[in-house]
Amino acid sequence: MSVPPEEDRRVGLRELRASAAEAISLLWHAATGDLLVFLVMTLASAAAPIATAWLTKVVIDRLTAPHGTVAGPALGMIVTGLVAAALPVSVRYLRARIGRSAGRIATERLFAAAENQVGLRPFEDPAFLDRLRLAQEGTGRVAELVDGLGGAIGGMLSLSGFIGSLLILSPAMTVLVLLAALPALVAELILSRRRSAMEWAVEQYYRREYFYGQLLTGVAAATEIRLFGIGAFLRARMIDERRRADAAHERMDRRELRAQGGLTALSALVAGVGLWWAITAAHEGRLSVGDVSMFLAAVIGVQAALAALTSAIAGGQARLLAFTHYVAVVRAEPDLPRAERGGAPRLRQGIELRDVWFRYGDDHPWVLRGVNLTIPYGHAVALVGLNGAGKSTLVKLLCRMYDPTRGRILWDGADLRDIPPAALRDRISAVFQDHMKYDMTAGENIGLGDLTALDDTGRLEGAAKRAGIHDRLAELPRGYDTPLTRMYLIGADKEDPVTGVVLSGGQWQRLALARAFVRGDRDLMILDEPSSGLDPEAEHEVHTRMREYRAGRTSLLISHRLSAVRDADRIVVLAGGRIAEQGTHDALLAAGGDYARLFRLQADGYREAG
Ligand SMILES: Nc1ncnc2c1ncn2[C@@H]1O[C@H](COP(=O)(O)OP(=O)(O)OP(=O)(O)O)[C@@H](O)[C@H]1O
Repeated sequence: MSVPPEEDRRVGLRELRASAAEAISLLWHAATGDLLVFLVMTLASAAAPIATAWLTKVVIDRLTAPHGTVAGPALGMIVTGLVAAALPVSVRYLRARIGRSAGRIATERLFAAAENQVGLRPFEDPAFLDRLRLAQEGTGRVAELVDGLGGAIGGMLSLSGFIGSLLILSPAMTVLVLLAALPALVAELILSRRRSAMEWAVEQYYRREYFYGQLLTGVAAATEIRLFGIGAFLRARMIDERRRADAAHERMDRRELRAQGGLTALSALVAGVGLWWAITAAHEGRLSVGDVSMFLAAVIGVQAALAALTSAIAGGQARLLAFTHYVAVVRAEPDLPRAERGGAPRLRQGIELRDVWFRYGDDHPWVLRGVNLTIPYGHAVALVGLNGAGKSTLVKLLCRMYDPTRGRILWDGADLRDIPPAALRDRISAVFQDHMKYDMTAGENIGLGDLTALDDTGRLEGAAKRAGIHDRLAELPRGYDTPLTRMYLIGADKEDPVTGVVLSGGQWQRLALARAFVRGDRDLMILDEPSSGLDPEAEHEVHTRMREYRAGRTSLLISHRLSAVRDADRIVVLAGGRIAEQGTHDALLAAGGDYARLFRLQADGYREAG
């Protein structure tokens, strides 16, 4: 399993500091004014109980003295009480507001950081995906960081106030109370670290549970699940993942229960000793009745403040530990080196793969083994080969989803690594084998190919016509504004819902083609199995259109249907990660190699069928 054991995931102090710095900067940036008001209010909330304790002492002392006036301190108690009652509501409101603003900004930064990854590798790395999900969860819990900050500051203030008060009455008792609180602090800090490590360790279970949950509730797998009767099987697996996560949580909860039970008993014992001392001292006349009240308030106050501070520190640490996932994603270096300057010049000579070797990981087999290939400017090159030969992989290298493990890919002589990825991709149009079906409107599904066309009906329709899907889209209930999904209501409020439409596989494929066409005049057109889902008539029509489109343009076409590639300027046969043969259709047939064998096999199949 690729997930390292818990010990390897202990977070260092440096990471914790980075997390704190990022959290503070995020909160400050998101809501400076609110944060300042929140801090002032938190301080006032912390000061209120101390003021109340002192005012109570003064009132009691004056009541027990022969000529004391109590109006002033009594009024003070009323005002303090009012403030203490009103503040928590306002603090809660502000906390939620700050949490929302900071959460929004954090989400934006997180997704921008994920997008900042140049290639696909991070999205195939379970550890990165675990982090990403924990980080995403963290953005919804930014408000808790505010709690940590407020709790720590308020806790410090009320603690120092009560300690000061207690010191005046009994220095020995002060030391005792503080000593009794120390184990609690240490224990909480250790526990919070362990909890954080546990959460990281169980994340893989949650992600798999989520996967099964999506399968069981999504439409994509619904037919197979019903037909094969595998619902109960998948549900059992899902619950199994949850059970493992629950077991880890249960172990952690028990640990906490044991530690916290012991520590609570210790503080109760210390409070009891203090109470005994105070009552005895008052009985012997060494303390006034007001002093006893103050003493009791101070012991309880110190213990409560210490408990609050301990949990604020431990909780803050836990939240910062959780926030390290966010920080790790936001500060992650791109997976591939990214050139920042320069652009991709318009293609004039061609693209060249020079001794390209590639494997998906050190422990994976080689997919490409020393490929030398030129796609000359203005030529149509076709790539054929058996399943798993590496055709789509080569396409991904051309789009720089990965870098070659060895060797270079040159764009008019410039290494792809030296061209900013966005500039390179801007020069390419493509239909991918596993093209996307966006749960958006028909127009948007095409316009995503080039955002400048999103509101340009003429361009959208032109691309759709070229892909042979315009008529179907035009007859939809809302034409190009019809949602191609039944999962959401799009572009309409709930009083006037637009029913989404489900397209057939071949229609989706045409839409993917339209998306590639709307990109217009790009330098390289990649067509990876663009017609695999089309009926024979449609396939013929699409290939004729693409042939027209390709004429004079640089293109790379992948297809298992060899009749579709026969008129390419050059056909390249990939086998065992190497180029087995290349040439024109006629030359390859004459050579009598793999291509000729496969072509005859397909042609015979059609003849037999006929
Ligand atoms: N993301 C990946 N991680 C690991 N291995 C991969 C990955 N993608 C593809 N492979 C492996 O690389 C090899 C080549 O796959 P690729 O998709 O490039 O083949 P292809 O020629 O396009 O096949 P097909 O004709 O079936 O589409 C296969 O053995 C496949 O298992």
